[in-house]
Amino acid sequence: MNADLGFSEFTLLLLLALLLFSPRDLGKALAKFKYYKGKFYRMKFDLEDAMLYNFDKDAESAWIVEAVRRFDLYRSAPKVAAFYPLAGEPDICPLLKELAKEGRLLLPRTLENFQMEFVEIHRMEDLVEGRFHVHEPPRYLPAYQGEIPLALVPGVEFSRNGNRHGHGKGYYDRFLAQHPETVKCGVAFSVQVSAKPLECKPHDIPMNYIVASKNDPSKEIPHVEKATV
Ligand SMILES: Nc1nc2c(c(=O)[nH]1)N(C=O)[C@@H](CNc1ccc(C(=O)N[C@@H](CCC(=O)O)C(=O)O)cc1)CN2
Ligand SMILES: Nc1ncnc2c1ncn2[C@@H]1O[C@H](COP(=O)(O)OP(=O)(O)OP(=O)(O)O)[C@@H](O)[C@H]1O
Repeated sequence: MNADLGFSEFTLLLLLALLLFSPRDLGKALAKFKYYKGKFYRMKFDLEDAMLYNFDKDAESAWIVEAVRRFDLYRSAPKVAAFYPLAGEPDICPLLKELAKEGRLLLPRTLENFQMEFVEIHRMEDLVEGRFHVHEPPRYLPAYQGEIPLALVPGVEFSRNGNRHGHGKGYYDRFLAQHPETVKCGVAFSVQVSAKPLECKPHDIPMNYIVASKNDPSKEIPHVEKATV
């Protein structure tokens, strides 16, 4: 059966509704509909919120830190480009501290025109608050010019096959496009990683690895996973 409503059917229904109900009743029904629609959307957002935020961030962060520590490339890389975590990102500070101590830590500094550069950091206390409340290297330290064998990459959303969406400014896409030699490892909470590929644009740089637990972090051995693209 074709259930589509054409213009004539819609007019007929409207006339019928006007005959059966007074405009006041119709107004009330419409207000009720809007009320329940609003309620439905609030419920949907609450549910999404619960799904997004109701997990043990500390346990997942600890799992991620352990997974990265076991990653061969992390262990052998003379320099690792990492990130100082924002509120919604896994807390990888234990990694930053050990990398700094070993003289292997690179952290990003944002520039004009959505460009970004990395800087060698030996003391976490040197960091200053930059754009978007990110702790970043101070302007007086020089930009790192050498090779970057491994980058731990933050993001808003990833997929298991390696797609990444960030905060929509293109800092990482621009930077990584200039560093094809760098192995890229997306770092995220499991709720940020989808099994389905994300919709991507030609400039989006895919990740080679993803580190995020798939199931219960307390029951899964920490590991970094190769992206499937
Ligand atoms: N930890 C961390 N460091 C990073 C990044 C990152 O994503 N995470 N960046 C990666 O690029 C660069 C900084 N870029 C950023 C760009 C925008 C926002 C941000 O919060 N922007 C909006 C919110 C946008 C949104 O809805 O997602 C804001 O201004 O409120 C944060 C960082 C370099 N350092
Ligand atoms: N290599 C590039 N060269 C020039 N412009 C680029 C490049 N990569 C991305 N852009 C531009 O940057 C803007 C934001 O890109 P996109 O939405 O993919 O950012 P993102 O990856 O979500 O953010 P971020 O990397 O900052 O976390 C887009 O307008 C895009 O055209």
